[in-house]
Amino acid sequence: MNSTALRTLLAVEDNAGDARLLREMLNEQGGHNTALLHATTMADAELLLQEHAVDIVLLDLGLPDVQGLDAVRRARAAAPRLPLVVLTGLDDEEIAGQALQEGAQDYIIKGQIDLRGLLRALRYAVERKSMEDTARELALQIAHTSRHDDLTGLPNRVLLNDRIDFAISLAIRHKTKLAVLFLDLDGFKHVNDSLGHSTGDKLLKSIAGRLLNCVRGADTVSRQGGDEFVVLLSDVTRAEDAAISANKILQAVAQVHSVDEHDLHVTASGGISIYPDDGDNAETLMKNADTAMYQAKDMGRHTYRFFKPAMNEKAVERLSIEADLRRALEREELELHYQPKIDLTTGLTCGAEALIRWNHPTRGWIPPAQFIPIAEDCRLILPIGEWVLGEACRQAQRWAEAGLWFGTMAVNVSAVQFCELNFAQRVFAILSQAGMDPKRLELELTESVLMKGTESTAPNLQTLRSEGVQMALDDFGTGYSSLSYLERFPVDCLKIDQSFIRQISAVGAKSTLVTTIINMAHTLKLRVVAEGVETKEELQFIKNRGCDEGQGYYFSRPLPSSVFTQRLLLSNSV
Ligand SMILES: Nc1nc2c(ncn2[C@@H]2O[C@H](COP(=O)(O)O[C@H]3[C@@H](O)[C@H](n4cnc5c(=O)[nH]c(N)nc54)O[C@@H]3COP(=O)(O)O)[C@@H](O)[C@H]2O)c(=O)[nH]1
Repeated sequence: MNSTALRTLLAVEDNAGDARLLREMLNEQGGHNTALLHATTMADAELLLQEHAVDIVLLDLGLPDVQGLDAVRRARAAAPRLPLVVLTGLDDEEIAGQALQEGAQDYIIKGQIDLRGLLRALRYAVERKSMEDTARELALQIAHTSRHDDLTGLPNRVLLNDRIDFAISLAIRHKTKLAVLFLDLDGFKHVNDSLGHSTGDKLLKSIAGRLLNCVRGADTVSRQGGDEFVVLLSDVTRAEDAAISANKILQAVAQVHSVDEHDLHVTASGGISIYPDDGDNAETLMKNADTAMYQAKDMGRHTYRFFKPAMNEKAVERLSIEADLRRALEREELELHYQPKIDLTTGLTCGAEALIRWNHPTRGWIPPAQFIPIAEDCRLILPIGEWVLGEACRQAQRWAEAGLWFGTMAVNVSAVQFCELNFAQRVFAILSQAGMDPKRLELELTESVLMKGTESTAPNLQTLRSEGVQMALDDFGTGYSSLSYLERFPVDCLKIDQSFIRQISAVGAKSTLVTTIINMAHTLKLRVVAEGVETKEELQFIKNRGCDEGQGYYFSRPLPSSVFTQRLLLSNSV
């Protein structure tokens, strides 16, 4: 036995003879000095345990003030961290076994014990207690790890679910509400990509700290993983309380974070669901808060939205469109229509813009504005965009081979496609398969493509232009309209967004803007196309300002290929 581990033994024994025997045995120990404290009742023992540092307790189960297993329970309550050995009579062995279940480490049968047996029992009890403590500590650690986030130490998804369930049971009892606030950081990926994961991790920890500072002790801040956090606001009386907390939280997150000598700015978007209005269990409340969060993202980020049932319908609709879109290509439900571009000097067709159309088997024609954003989100835009490019090039080549002049074939390219590393190579492969001259192809990019500005943006642009593919900046005026993009990413053509052309008149802000854009583009030697020309007045206006080309319902709506071919046959025969 390790003497340092056993300096003081407390014997709780009311029988004076047994106590004496014990003292004598311990005195026989020789070199090992174990002090013996002696109590004759449990009450005395409890006092001694408070006043002295005791290493092990030896407990008789038949005390004047407590007997049997109750004695074990009281001793364990008074000294939960100490090893406990029970002293029992021969006929009480069954009780002694039960005492082990109650937390005693060993038992000794009175009258059958000698010094060696006593020392062995004490040593065994100390070792067993230490092993039990280690195992309990380990179990606690495992339980903690499985319910907490490694990085921030916040409760994770598992613990949050339990807390929501518990908060629901309290809300039922107290007839109150609770709110689940789902938070997703805006632009966190950019921090990770540009400054590295270690800085990203520190930012997440800083955000966790901010969130904790914004809530009350009864609330729970949890991390779901990645850049997602969920705050459980328990005991909410009105939905407005949740709105106040959400505002406070969004403002706190948006304050600058000083991380690794960087001043980092990040915002969050949030979705709120309320018990019992938006769900009666953790899963539904989380799902609905998540749906509302996506709505907040759509609304422009750094804001929050309360869940509304209509959002669910929208989410279900979105999922259904996504599932159908996956099959649309192979079922040949997609087709291209072509809208002519008109040279405003000659009045002749100088180009065609390919615009995708989806003829859904049950929903009918679905407009691209409805399914392209979904295709972009789930990256289905990659195979779809490739199909569009291939189909447009094959059509252009058919017209060219038929001797029909159509000018250039314009194809819309989404940011997801253009940011692919091998995009330019894919375009060349498609052109070559179709046998089409690259100079006949124009790719329409929006400013968002240039703004995203990944490593591959400039090389893709340069490679394509170097082979003669023309590049047009679509929807000009709706985004940042920054000239610096045009310097960094040179293009051949600007397309003025249709919102500027609509109901334009000689006076007014629109007129000044459009005139400025046309002049600026000409200074930069760019062609200018006015989109969405619907009336003679609009046409007259842009012609007077020297705009090069026009496109819009005034000239023609987008047409199926066969109708467009008829149009080309007519114009080519003139
Ligand atoms: N990545 C891809 N995006 C595509 C593709 N095909 C279309 N789109 C994009 O979807 C948006 C909506 O397109 P669509 O419904 O086809 O509308 C186009 C025209 O029909 C419409 N238009 C043209 N003239 C007029 C007009 O006089 N009035 C009026 N109200 N609408 C008009 O404008 C759309 C043309 O848009 P743009 O591309 O900006 O020239 C749209 O953003 C498409 O880009 C695809 O294959 N891939």
